[in-house]
Amino acid sequence: MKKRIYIAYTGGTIGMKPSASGFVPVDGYLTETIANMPDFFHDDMPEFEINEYSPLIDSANVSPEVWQFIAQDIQARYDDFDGFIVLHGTDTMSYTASALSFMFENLSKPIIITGSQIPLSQLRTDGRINLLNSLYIAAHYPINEVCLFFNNQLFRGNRTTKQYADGFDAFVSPNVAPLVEAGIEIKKFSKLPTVAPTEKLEVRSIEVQSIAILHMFPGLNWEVLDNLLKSPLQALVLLTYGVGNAQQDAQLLETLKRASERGIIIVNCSQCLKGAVNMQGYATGHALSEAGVISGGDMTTETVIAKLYYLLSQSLPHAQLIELFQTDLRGELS
Ligand SMILES: NC(=O)C[C@H](N)C(=O)O
Repeated sequence: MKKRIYIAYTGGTIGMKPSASGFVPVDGYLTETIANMPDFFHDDMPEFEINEYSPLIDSANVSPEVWQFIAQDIQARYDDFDGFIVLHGTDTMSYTASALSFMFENLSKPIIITGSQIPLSQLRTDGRINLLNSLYIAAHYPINEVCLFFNNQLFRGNRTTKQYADGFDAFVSPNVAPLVEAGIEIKKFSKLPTVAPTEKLEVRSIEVQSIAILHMFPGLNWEVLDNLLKSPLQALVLLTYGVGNAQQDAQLLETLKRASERGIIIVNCSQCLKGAVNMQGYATGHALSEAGVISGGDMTTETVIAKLYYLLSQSLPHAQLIELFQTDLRGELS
């Protein structure tokens, strides 16, 4: 029996068409392009159904409402398919992969997000290989988590970040090895989490929350932070140096302390791509933890944002939220 895969097509370059103002998503174009590519109907391929969203969007326009729509769409068809593919633009693909990973609890089927840097209809497209492999892996490797497939690698979705604006190896998973590599053979790198959970699938909702990111740099004027904290913020992510260090400045530390006492969650995330925050490593990091700042560990910035959205949407008591934020929920934190 052939496996059945559901494709939720949200937009992105993969289905775009060249126009006078650059690539644009066009209704029906991707479905028509696939219908004319015999590889997708090879005997070894699973059956698939494409649901083209309306409107198709460039992923720069993705929002928590879109995540909610995708999650509910997959949930409604969960029992009818063996696996799910989300066709998505690359620009915010890691945010969506992270958000979906938190929204789906007790997942027993694969959800693979993919897209391309060149549209599927173009000669040198990477979309063909990305979508073919995603379909094949979703059908033959029932990995029960939200993954991202790009340039012959399958990653844990919430560990990825877009690293290359215009290269084919657009994604990297800096702190966790890829789950699978599609070479001459499909190579499994880690013990794949294919054990189905005993509990029933739950889909948690995510609503828009008031979150800001502040990227530290030498000479940053603290008035900028003061003004940011005057807005109705629920969480602030500090992008700090190295293992989580920031200027040891009395004004900064006092401002952060007052904000965290007011209930604003302040997260320490490193500007470095690889490695983890350790606020006990240097006095400059320790001072932040004394001011109430919590560690983002080795989570990507995309995952920190998605996890904050997710936890803030669950109406949890403040202390529980802080504890869950620093707990590994979906393999996002070492
Ligand atoms: N390669 C891509 O898909 C980029 C596009 N701007 C998007 O994110 O929708």
